[in-house]
Amino acid sequence: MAVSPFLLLRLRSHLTKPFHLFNFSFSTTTPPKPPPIQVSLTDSIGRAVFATRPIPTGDLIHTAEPAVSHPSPSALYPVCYSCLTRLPASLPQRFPFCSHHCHQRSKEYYDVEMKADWTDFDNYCRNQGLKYPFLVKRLVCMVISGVSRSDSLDILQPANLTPEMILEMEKGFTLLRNAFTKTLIADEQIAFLTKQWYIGVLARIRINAFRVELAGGGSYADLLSSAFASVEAEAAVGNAVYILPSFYNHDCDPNAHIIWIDNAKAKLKALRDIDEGEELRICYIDASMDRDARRELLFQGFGFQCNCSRCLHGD
Ligand SMILES: C[S@@+](CC[C@H](N)C(=O)[O-])C[C@H]1O[C@@H](n2cnc3c(N)ncnc32)[C@H](O)[C@@H]1O
Repeated sequence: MAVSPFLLLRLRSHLTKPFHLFNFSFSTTTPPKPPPIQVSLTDSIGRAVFATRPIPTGDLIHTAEPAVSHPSPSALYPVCYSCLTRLPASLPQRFPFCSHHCHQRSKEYYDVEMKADWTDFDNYCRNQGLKYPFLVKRLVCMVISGVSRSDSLDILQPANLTPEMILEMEKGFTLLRNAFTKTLIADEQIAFLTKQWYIGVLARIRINAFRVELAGGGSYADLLSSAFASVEAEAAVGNAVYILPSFYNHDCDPNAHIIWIDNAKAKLKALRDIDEGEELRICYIDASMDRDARRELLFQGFGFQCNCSRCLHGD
């Protein structure tokens, strides 16, 4: 049941600094404490996250930076291209970053994206109501610019795809590939961008993407204006894929949850006291729905029959 050292190594690079309970200043050489969890293989549902010590209610278990993120095409307000934080109204409209830091850390792949004409791809996605291909487009730009690897999402579980889903993905792939081939980007740089790669990435995004909704970014005025906003707009500021949070299984009565305060940096928090060795689970859907609706949504959206105790007990 122990997590493999290989997996741990890969996970470590996706973890951000652990949360410190007290604001004491330690020597800068203090090594960061590892989060109180481990990922292990289960007999029935693949990998899962387990507590390595008791975790009290409300504790921050760990944080995670996205492996890839993208603003929602129909967000209620403009957000940072890089971290999805709300853009201050005072910024020049054509500058899509919230800060110099965000500009610096994403300028390589932003420049790649700006080299191509996205009209056909973006229109296709918008008309079909597709949001995940935007994440693939972003990942392609990150790979071309060298800030990400083409196999960076391979560790995640892929969805089982129907022939109809594959057909739809092929159309998106053609438009994405065309957008790049019309630029001066060298063929070798986009050699990884095959139909098989595109479909494999989308199959992983389909199961593992999170809808990022900021808890701390809104105000009363935002709530009022969103109440009057077009029904097309959505509360989510974007979508993002994370590595470690993707190993959390689902429960209709979860003991952990994932939240976002001001940006796409995810915070995993304990919803109740968790025992050492207990599996940590989050809820993928709206848990207030009735059992049949929940099970239907989990099956259609994620392709599994939920084995949580609420479902098993008919609740
Ligand atoms: C986001 S992944 C979670 C991590 C996954 N177990 C892995 O090994 O990568 C979601 C997948 O985990 C499995 N899973 C998660 N929660 C489950 C549940 N409550 N019942 C059955 N399978 C579940 C399903 O195969 C689902 O498609």
